[in-house]
Amino acid sequence: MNNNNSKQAFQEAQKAIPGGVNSPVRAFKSVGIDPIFIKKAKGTTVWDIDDNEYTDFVASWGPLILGHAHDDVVKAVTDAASLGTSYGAPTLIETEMAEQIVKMMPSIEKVRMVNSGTEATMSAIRLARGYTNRELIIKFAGCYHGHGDSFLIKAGSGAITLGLPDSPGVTKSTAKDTLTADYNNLDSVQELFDQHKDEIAAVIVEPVAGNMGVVPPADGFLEGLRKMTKDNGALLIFDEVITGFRLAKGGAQEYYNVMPDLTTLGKIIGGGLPVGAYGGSAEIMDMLAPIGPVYQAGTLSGNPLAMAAGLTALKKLDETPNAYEELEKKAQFVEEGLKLNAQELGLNVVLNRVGSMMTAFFTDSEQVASFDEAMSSDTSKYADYFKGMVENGLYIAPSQFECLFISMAHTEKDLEKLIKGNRKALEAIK
Ligand SMILES: Cc1ncc(COP(=O)(O)O)c(C=O)c1O
Ligand SMILES: N[C@H](C=O)CCC(=O)O
Repeated sequence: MNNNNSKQAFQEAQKAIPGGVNSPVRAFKSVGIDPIFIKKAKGTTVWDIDDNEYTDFVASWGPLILGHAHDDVVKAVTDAASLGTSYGAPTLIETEMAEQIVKMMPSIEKVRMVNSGTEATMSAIRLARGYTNRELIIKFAGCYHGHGDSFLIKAGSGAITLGLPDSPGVTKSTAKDTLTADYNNLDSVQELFDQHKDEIAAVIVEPVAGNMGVVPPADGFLEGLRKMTKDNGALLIFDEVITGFRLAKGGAQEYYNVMPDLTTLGKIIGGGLPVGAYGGSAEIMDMLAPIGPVYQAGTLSGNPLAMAAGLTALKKLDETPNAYEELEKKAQFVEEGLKLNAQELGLNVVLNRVGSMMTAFFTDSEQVASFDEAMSSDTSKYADYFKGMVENGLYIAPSQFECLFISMAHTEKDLEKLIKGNRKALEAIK
């Protein structure tokens, strides 16, 4: 495989961009090769600048549930762009977007649009603090909620991939307001509530952890968090930046039938453009300025191009019959294929899947139900596996601690290619 153009582009990029990338996970650092520079994408195929072709299972880290450059999304964005790219004033499409989200997400009565998942989570905890008049939050080790200061404490995703779960630059006084508990361990949460009575504003959780690799919530975990937060006067925040509109029309809250007080959204909601959102009951959301005292703003929030792309994507998901059943079938087919490959080759792989998000952990552990079990994975084995996948024309996350995403655009042929390529990549590292 010729990667000369990508290699050269990376050298050039590093002169002007820190590490050559605008988000650390893109640097392929933990898999020991230079990143692939992408030229274009359509459907489930991406092409790099050396003209290598890959079937994509990264989906821009989740947003592209309809596949790349979906015709309807492209048309909506180009039509919107021809009318102007930003006005800094209200538009009709923002209300339409808000109404669509309210229709699909069971616990949301009102929603505020922002520009990224990071902004959504930062704003949600400010609102939770303003609403409860308390300062502390609880997050879970290995969960990632974007790069806001309060969340770079035992953070997942690129932060664990690069061994930087607690970032310099986060002040001690900010860090002390974030308490960490263990995912799938309700006792660890109860202990914090006991130690900090009437001080905890909110518990924020990825309802399905995706940023330590996929770790599903144990039976009763989300229900337990719901009860515990209620009993202690704290808010429950579901960070559905990945799971929103991916697991069901109504996200993880619908999938597990547990209703949070606040929900943060991103990725799919932007149809591939930069968007985030947070929402909840009217009572809580109306604490926001201009009608309430909690301030949050954004020059480009509700941007017409992003609204056009996102609304098109959401409507497609809402209106496609059996969209989620189809995703489930495809993902189940992949799960079975990947499990069988590992089993037949005698390799220790734990495959975790919820709906169309999954992770194959290279670990001797019998299960991966906790952050510690996820961290027991052999990341150098994953790196070798990743290289094999790329050589077989398969683009997957360059980290053990991320998700593989199935989209509505994936065909049977794509999925068979994934299973066959996985077999070859596993054979090579056996
Ligand atoms: C669960 C979760 N929350 C928040 C974020 C932050 O979103 P963004 O990268 O759009 O800032 C991400 C991904 O990055 C995420 O996976
Ligand atoms: N795991 C992150 C989001 O879900 C990856 C995206 C990024 O940080 O660039």
